[in-house]
Amino acid sequence: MIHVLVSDSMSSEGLQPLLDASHINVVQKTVEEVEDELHLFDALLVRSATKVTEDLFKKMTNLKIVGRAGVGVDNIDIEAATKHGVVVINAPNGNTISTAEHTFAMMASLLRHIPQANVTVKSNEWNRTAFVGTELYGKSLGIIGFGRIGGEIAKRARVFGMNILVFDPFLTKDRAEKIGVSNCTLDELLTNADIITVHTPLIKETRGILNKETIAKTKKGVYLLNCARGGIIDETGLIHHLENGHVAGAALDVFEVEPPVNNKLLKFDNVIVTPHLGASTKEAQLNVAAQVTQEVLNFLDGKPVTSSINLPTLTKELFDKIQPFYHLAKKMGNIVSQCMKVPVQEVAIQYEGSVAELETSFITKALLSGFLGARVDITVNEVNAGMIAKERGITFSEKITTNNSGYENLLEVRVIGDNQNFVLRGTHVPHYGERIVGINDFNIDFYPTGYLLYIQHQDKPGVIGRVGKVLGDHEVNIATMQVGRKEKGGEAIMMLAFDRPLDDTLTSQLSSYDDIVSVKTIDL
Ligand SMILES: NC(=O)c1ccc[n+]([C@@H]2O[C@H](COP(=O)([O-])OP(=O)(O)OC[C@H]3O[C@@H](n4cnc5c(N)ncnc54)[C@H](O)[C@@H]3O)[C@@H](O)[C@H]2O)c1
Ligand SMILES: O=C(O)[C@H](O)COP(=O)(O)O
Repeated sequence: MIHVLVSDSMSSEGLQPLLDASHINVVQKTVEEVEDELHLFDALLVRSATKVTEDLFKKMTNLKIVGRAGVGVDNIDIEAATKHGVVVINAPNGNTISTAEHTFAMMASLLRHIPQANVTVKSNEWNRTAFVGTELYGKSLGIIGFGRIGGEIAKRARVFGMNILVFDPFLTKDRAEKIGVSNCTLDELLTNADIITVHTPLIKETRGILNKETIAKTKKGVYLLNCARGGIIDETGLIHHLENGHVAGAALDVFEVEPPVNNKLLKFDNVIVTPHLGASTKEAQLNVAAQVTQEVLNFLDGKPVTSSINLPTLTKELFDKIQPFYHLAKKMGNIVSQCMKVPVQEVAIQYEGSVAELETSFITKALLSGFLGARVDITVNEVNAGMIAKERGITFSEKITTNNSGYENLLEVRVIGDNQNFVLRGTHVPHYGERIVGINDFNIDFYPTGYLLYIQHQDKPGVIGRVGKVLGDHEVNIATMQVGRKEKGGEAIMMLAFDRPLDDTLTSQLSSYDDIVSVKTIDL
């Protein structure tokens, strides 16, 4: 049984496929309510309320995936997720329209004083002069962060007859042209906009992008909006400029601390607020819950996820193409690790032929995870392999080569360790499967599966016979056997496969023969 924890409120209709799956047990409770059972859950679904911290990852020892039903993942410690090998996905598109519409509603409300007027009429006041507003028409709207939401706001602003100023250092010329905007500098936006709205993620570079100093550069009487994340507009800076009258008003859906406690901003009549409602529409909630549900189901079924924050994203088509190499790479990493039981400094992977055209970074991570998984006692997968390698001082690299060794596709891994290097080559033959076709300088051809014995020996008469006799004396049946050598009478190798593991006495006996250089067991 797979256990899924849904710790924030989510659309039940969106969650339905998870609720319907007979092999999945869905628990809809907060983290605190299931404190004693956290170790059971395979998947966690959240919105912005649950704080997914390193401490939570430590407690959720079985966790494989976190699904964020929404865009912002600033409530999830992505580094900790990666370290713990947990995939993080989000639902990036599902609430774009809702948030753009909410921002627009806030902007119109702010400039027409609708919330304030609403309160007075309901208190039996009829004060038409106190709420003279400002038109949106003809005003310059500065949009900081021109992604999905920023783009939707621009489309709506144009229909309202507004001029649009955009600041987004990552905005491509193509996208700007398509939407009919041009990028300006932050200073140009600050000095020319009548209304400024922020739509960036909350990251180091955007925290406090509007602060005491930058707000001072804006036009006197500017209106500011934040329907993205608390902290993008520095609250202390905003309060300063509300107090001195430089800012005419602000509309805030998000706060540095949510819910805002003793927050001075709530005391200003010209500040209108909502409780983080940008994504709170029936449509958006259905969209985001359905998106993460499908992604989590795909992931749990071993299919690709398309919106991962800490894994390369793959389409189903690409995933199907990669899969054979993914499995081969994992086995190759594992074989090398078992053959090289010394500290390792470097793992270099080279791709040749058709495999080089695929998403090789994913295959590289699979190889690394196979390699590290055989030598560390924590879960290693494609998510955390790179990080664990770095932590252990192992550098890794990948290279695409135009060499043509005759194979349709070829993966080569070269591992450099203390006084020892190891090279392994593998290929995938359609309809035939994975083959290991080279070890160090030797050509060989074997199927990497089961219990293997790798022997380096002198190419002399009787060595193979002696190995066969020792195995026969121990009643061990040889399933397959391949040999390889470089030159007559020189060094040679054997790879034998068995149906059961070999015991140590047998390998020690084989190692004791003069003509045998080394004996290594490999369990796959
Ligand atoms: N209030 C809500 O309920 C609500 C709902 C949805 C999204 N959001 C928030 O809105 C924000 C934007 O969402 P989105 O879907 O448009 O994301 P997005 O990723 O499509 O867009 C973000 C944009 O910010 C830009 N950006 C990044 N760093 C920047 C910088 N230093 N200066 C200027 N621009 C920068 C990026 O290039 C990108 O274009 C997110 O923080 C999200 O969490 C809030
Ligand atoms: O980043 C988001 O998607 C929004 O802030 C929505 O957050 P919520 O899911 O908590 O409403």
